[in-house]
Amino acid sequence: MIVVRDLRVARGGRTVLRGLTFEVPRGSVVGLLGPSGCGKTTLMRAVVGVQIVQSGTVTVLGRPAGHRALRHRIGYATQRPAVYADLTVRENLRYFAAVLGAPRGDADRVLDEVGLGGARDQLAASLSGGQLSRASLAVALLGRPELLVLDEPTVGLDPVLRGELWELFHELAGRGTTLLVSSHVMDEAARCERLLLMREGRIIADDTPAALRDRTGAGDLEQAFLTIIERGEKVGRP
Ligand SMILES: Nc1ncnc2c1ncn2[C@@H]1O[C@H](COP(=O)(O)OP(=O)(O)OP(=O)(O)O)[C@@H](O)[C@H]1O
Repeated sequence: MIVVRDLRVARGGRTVLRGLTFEVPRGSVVGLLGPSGCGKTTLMRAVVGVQIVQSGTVTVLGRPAGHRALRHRIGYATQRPAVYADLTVRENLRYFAAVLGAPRGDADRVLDEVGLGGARDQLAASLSGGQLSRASLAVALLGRPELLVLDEPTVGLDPVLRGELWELFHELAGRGTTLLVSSHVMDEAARCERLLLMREGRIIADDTPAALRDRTGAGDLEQAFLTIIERGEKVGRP
């Protein structure tokens, strides 16, 4: 689904991504984890094709990232709410469905999927932070994209809602959707099939949660990541 080779990106004169190489298989939930500022959002922007890159290649579904043929095949939810404050939740979704060429009925489907059905007639301006991020997620789900790139979709949500959203992610993956999901919450890492651990613009681990725990002998993923950082090694696929 995604093939990245030696990707380098500079932002504001600083090198932010320092030669990343990895692949994301189709139909999987891949977690992108790392401390604030390590480059997760920049990498997601490169995958979606809205980031100017210095060198390297990003290929999505066999085409260069940003290719217009990919536009309807990728859903992207940024950390910032992507809805209009003066429209209701449903009006927003209907508007974006029309822009994307998605069926009109898709608006209600995606609102139910993210658990916002009860707030559909509320103005977006009156939503809580967690509801707003779910509204953005709903926009990303319109048109049933093959790849979902979700930047910290569960920030500000209580554990029950977070659990429900992760169930939805796995349900989507079960139907063949590929998900690249960033987080800096370690308990979410365990819910991913594969993990990409980033630090300072590099991928320092690329493996399954179980393999990362085995390799480091750590009881949990948080400890596994700390061990990898201490060893200063790169584990997983090259
Ligand atoms: N528009 C910009 N101009 C200059 N530098 C930027 C810009 N956007 C991000 N950066 C820098 O690029 C680096 C990586 O930022 P990025 O947003 O990709 O990190 P992140 O891992 O997603 O962080 P967070 O988890 O806090 O969202 C940071 O050092 C940040 O300060």
